[in-house]
Amino acid sequence: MNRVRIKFCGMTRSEDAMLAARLGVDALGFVFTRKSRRFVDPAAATGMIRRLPPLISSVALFMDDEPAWIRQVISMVRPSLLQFHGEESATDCEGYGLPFLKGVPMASVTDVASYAAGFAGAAGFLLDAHARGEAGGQGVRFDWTRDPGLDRPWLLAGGIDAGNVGEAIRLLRPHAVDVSSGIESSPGIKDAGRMRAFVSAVQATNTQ
Ligand SMILES: O=C(O)c1ccccc1N[C@@H]1O[C@H](COP(=O)(O)O)[C@@H](O)[C@H]1O
Repeated sequence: MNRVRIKFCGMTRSEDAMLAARLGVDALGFVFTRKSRRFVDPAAATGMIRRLPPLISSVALFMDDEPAWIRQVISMVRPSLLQFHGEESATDCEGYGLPFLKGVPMASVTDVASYAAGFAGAAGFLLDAHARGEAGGQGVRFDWTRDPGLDRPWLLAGGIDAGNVGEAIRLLRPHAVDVSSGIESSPGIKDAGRMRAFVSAVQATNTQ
């Protein structure tokens, strides 16, 4: 069975990013929408990313942001992937020439496969619990008995932590898990013990 990948999102401190790298996390998310409590300045994110060892993906998260801002962040940060978490169209998402993930607001989307079909160019999808127009990163989960019915890579997000990620993986078998609140002491401030526990819990499912 494939190893479930891990993305830590909402990184704002270099020491957290470096610990994530040592723990073997696959991707780090940096939130560049000012709607978020985890907004990080692009110059600070660039510094964090430059210190990372090779082969860790950096993901730049936006939510209905101005194209000029997105282009400015891309030229400074040079992320591996973009993540769009708002009402962006497929054309919007494809306009930057980078692979992208599209967030799926599970509280508003009943047919996930149809939603995904509208984004043929997406590298993958990020299923999060919130409704359309709401920010993610709220620590809220959706109904994990819902089968998304996707035949493309997708990440499970929303309300996962070390205590429940094992159950989530067994039920849904996502390509990756994406966590923010569940490894924090406060928004944007990651907790070393919670990061370690989360990675251990995911790794335990990879041997089952
Ligand atoms: O994290 C945020 O502040 C955020 C803001 C706007 C859109 C998306 C956001 N976060 C994404 O939501 C998931 C789930 O977060 P949580 O674990 O429930 O707190 C997070 O990983 C981001 O991809």
